[in-house]
Amino acid sequence: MVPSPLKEPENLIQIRGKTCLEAGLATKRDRETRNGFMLEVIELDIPEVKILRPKRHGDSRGFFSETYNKALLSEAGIDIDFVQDNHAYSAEKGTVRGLHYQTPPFAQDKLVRVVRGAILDIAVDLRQGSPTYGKHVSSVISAVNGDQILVPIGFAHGLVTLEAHTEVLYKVSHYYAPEHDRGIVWNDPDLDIDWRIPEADAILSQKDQKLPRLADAASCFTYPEARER
Ligand SMILES: Cc1cn([C@H]2C[C@H](O)[C@@H](COP(=O)(O)OP(=O)(O)O[C@H]3O[C@@H](C)C(=O)[C@@H](O)[C@H]3O)O2)c(=O)[nH]c1=O
Repeated sequence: MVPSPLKEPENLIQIRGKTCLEAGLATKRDRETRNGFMLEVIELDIPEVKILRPKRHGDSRGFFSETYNKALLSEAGIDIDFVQDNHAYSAEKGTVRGLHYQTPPFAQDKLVRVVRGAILDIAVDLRQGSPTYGKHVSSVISAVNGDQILVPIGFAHGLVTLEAHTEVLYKVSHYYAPEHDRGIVWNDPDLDIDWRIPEADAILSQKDQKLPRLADAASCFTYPEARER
């Protein structure tokens, strides 16, 4: 079934913060768009983590959407040089991937979207000195709502699939560097993340089951400047 472009995003009430318009950041191209925004940018409770909501042009066939437009992101103050696209398919509902990050100088910004199914996406603040260190934000990202989540350098990233046969696409700003691949265990009690599934139902890779708790992980990001390039 083609997702309806007219349906309200499922996670609207979870999203807090200001849209570009409310923040007075509406761009020239935003204003020129007859039917509203080409791209809405919404800050979550940790404002460096953002929801990007590209416009869906609906018609009788379905919809058309620019899922990535470098100039529009730049106008919204997001200047990231993405170098790799990833595609992850999860067969089962309750598949947990995370919480992952790469250490500097291979740290990655991630721009995540879903083309089939749905996920709860999680970003954990790893920046030493940050007022929200160890805290997290989450948002439902789905094929239906078309939202994207920007998880910047300095955050661990994880997700749980809310439906079977979920496909996640994401852009990253640095190449995969397995020797710099790190993680925090998904169910670290200090993080207190509501994954929306019973712990016993979670499906994890062997690697992810053995990750350390945040308190035992070496810190490698500082606040406010987490990025290294
Ligand atoms: C992440 C990655 C993995 N791989 C390989 C390594 C391995 O053989 C296989 C599966 O890797 P992983 O188990 O690490 O895949 P996965 O658990 O899906 O890891 C991903 O999780 C999400 C939450 C992220 O944020 C990503 O950055 C990434 O860490 O794919 C690449 O070739 N390139 C890549 O960029």
